[in-house]
Amino acid sequence: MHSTHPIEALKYQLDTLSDSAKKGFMRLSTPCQVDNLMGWLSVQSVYPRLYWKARDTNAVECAMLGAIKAFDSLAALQADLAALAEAGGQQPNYFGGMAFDPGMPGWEHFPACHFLLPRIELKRHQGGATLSLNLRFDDRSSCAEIAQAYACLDALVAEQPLPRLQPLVYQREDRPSQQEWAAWVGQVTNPDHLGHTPKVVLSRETRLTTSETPNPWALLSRWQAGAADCFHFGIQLTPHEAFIGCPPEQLYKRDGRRLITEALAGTTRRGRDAGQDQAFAAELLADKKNTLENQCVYQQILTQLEPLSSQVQMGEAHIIKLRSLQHIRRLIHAELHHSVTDQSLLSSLPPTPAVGGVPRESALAFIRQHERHQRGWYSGVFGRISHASSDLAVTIRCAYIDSEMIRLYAGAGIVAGSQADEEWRELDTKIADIMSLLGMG
Ligand SMILES: C=C(O[C@H]1C=CC=C(C(=O)O)[C@@H]1O)C(=O)O
Ligand SMILES: [Mg+2]
Repeated sequence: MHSTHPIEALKYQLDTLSDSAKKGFMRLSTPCQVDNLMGWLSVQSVYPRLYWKARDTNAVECAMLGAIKAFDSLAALQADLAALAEAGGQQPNYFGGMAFDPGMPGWEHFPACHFLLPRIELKRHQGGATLSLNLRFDDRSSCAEIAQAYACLDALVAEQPLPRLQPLVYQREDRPSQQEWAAWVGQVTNPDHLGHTPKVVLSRETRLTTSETPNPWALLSRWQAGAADCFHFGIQLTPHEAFIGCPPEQLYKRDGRRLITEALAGTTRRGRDAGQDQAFAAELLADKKNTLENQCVYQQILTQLEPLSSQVQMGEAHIIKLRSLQHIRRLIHAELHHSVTDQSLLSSLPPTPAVGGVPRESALAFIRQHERHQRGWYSGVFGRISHASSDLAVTIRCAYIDSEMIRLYAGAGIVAGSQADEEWRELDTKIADIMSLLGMG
């Protein structure tokens, strides 16, 4: 990015703000040029650093820096959003996420719920790129706010090319081991257990210990290039930790009162050629175990949406094809009741049975009792929330990277008919994309 021009333009707008404009939330924007948003993000010294691109074709790509305000509860976030909406004027986007299980200890610097209103937003859309400076005047002195905004603009540096990814030399350790996994699958598929808990999504943490972990933005940039029909996200709350991923699963997308969600569960590999690929897809759609995995998800989503919405409609089961995998998906549309907020949706929908199980509480009890790795934000939520619309992904197909280790996560829905070794192979296929990137120069 040519940093001087747009930054000077924003400073000028800041200098010439009238006192009467200094209220509520305000976004100052200027066009700019940028080559690679992650190359820009990766060289900044301001934290937190966030990246978000929704799954839709032509989705706006967003890189965010700094936080004007942060929220560690959905209630606090919703209160802020409602207060600004009530006041009228420009409305902000909040970005952030949630852990899989707020009732369990998570990753050290990742609160159970954390959304923020960023100080800087760099967006790339079809027409070009825009650099924005966000300001907030209602709950602080305007002098202090302007001084902080200036300091943040002064700290911005010009984009640089991302470092090359080097082939990684690492030691791999899976938690649980394949043997423990087989024992858990045996317990979940025991008819007595299935009688009260038809589905549990069990997960594995794959730890890759290495002398130097890769630049997370260089990794995400390569990963997203092969993950077209996925969400792309990254978050660094502190300098030495990053959580990145390319999830294919939408928690929900809300446009006003209109809601779209989906049941994504049931998995097979891609074929060697088009014929085999189609054969695998047809087998998947006809397969009893995989159909049951998907059915558990949509039934629970439909039940949860019932008190929140009207005109709930579900589409046909179809296949989505990713780089290494195919999944069964059903889209669900609903019209939300007027009282329903993002807080209500986020208190009700996650964790969906694509990552938790059915019934939720007994599946969670099994997971809490058996899984010894911390899921943290894996199989949680990440995305964007605003008054007008929201877009959130379920954080699967992700990596948590610190200075010593890359942790990869994968889960598989265990239902009647699940075989331990097949489900173990499904875990490996789910991390195949990122493993191939780590093995490449
Ligand atoms: C829990 C994960 O995937 C879920 C989403 C799609 C298919 C799934 C399955 O077939 O088991 C899982 O429910 C994961 O990738 O970590
Ligand atoms: Mg499965």
